[in-house]
Amino acid sequence: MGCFGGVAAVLAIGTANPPDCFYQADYPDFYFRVTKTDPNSPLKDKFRRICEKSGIKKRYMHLTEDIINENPNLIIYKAPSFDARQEILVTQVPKLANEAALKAIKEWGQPISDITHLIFCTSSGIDMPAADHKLAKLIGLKHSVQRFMIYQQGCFAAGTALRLAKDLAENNAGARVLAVCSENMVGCFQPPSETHLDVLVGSALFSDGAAAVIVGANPDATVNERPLFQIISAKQTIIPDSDDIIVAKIRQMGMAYYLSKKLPKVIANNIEQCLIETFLPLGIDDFNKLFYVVHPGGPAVLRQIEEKLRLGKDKLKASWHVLSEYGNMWSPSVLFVLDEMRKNTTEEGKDTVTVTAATTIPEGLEWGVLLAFGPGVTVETVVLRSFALDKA
Ligand SMILES: CC(=O)CC(=O)SCCNC(=O)CCNC(=O)[C@H](O)C(C)(C)COP(=O)(O)OP(=O)(O)OC[C@H]1O[C@@H](n2cnc3c(N)ncnc32)[C@H](O)[C@@H]1OP(=O)(O)O
Repeated sequence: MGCFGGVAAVLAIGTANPPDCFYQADYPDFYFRVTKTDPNSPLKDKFRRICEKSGIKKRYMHLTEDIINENPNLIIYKAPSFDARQEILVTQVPKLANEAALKAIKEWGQPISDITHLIFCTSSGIDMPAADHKLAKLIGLKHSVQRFMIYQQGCFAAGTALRLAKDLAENNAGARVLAVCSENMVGCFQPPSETHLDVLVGSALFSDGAAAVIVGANPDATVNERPLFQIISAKQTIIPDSDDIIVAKIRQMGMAYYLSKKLPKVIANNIEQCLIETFLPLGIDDFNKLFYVVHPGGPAVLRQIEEKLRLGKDKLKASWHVLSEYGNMWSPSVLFVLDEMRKNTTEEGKDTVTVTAATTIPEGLEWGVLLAFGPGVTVETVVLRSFALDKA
């Protein structure tokens, strides 16, 4: 399967969501009804305002009214409910991961036995053997697959997974890495609370999803392996003095999360430095010359990044689209954006890119960046190169 020493590339992408779709316009009524909260409370107006400003049209979630009714402690703030949440998460998180992984494997088109490494990321539930072990069994991966479980890293975990996948693919001849992120909001669902307003923000933004990629170096054209994006470099940074900006505590009440109002500014104010450190050595100082795959954390985060980097209109189009159609799914979100980016380029490419140039070049741009951020505040900066056919 190819020689040793090539640059790792994403070879396929798959995504999945639970079947139940929640329209944002209806969600305030749903949320206050199922949590049995006073519909005349001023909290409901505040929640409606947040939903209206969320940039989200619809989201998908496993947590239905029936499940809430079966687990009454889920709607009592601070009531012990950890066991009930765990029971759901340890089954549903690998299940959705399996759906996404099978789609990625189908697109990749190679035998499942060719997968040598598995990376699994989730912040939804925790168990032993872990979700990676369950997923390996569901897919039918060989027993010698080399597994890595990345728990509780929040929304930046897909960047961590790509960073690790790159190292594995470039340093193990013939490696084919399946990296999967899967999240389910049963772990953090809380009723509205006067004393914990962060819950209103999360309840308006968060949703379930899973995404999988296959990563490998030296794609084998003889079996139709096709690189989508090369992973040129990947690095992680902690933003100084930002420990309290995104915090999540696993407690008997499930996950209690805290989102500072400073979050969008703290991220935006530090992104430019990450880009300067990453791209100046590559000779790129005009950040409008990059394509962007940014975690859709919330509309204020995307807006502030656009402003701070002085990005042209539509540079973050793929992130805004994923936010609108799926919400903030934590770790898989940024891989949904990557999937959206390559779908756009394939479609737009029909009109704008000639056959001899790459059909996967987004906006006709060769260099791009994937930015994922989460607790820490931690930023993962992954440099991507769109793959021209003539580079194959
Ligand atoms: C999980 C991970 O690891 C990584 C993550 O992705 S964490 C999630 C990251 N995202 C966020 O924290 C959300 C960032 N914020 C936003 O996108 C937007 O501010 C928002 C959608 C919440 C509101 O939109 P906006 O355009 O800023 O409207 P704005 O009028 O300022 O705020 C609406 C209301 O939300 C409230 N609000 C905003 N941020 C808040 C916060 N962090 N906590 C509590 N309330 C908040 C405001 O006080 C305001 O309340 P009133 O209407 O009563 O005045």
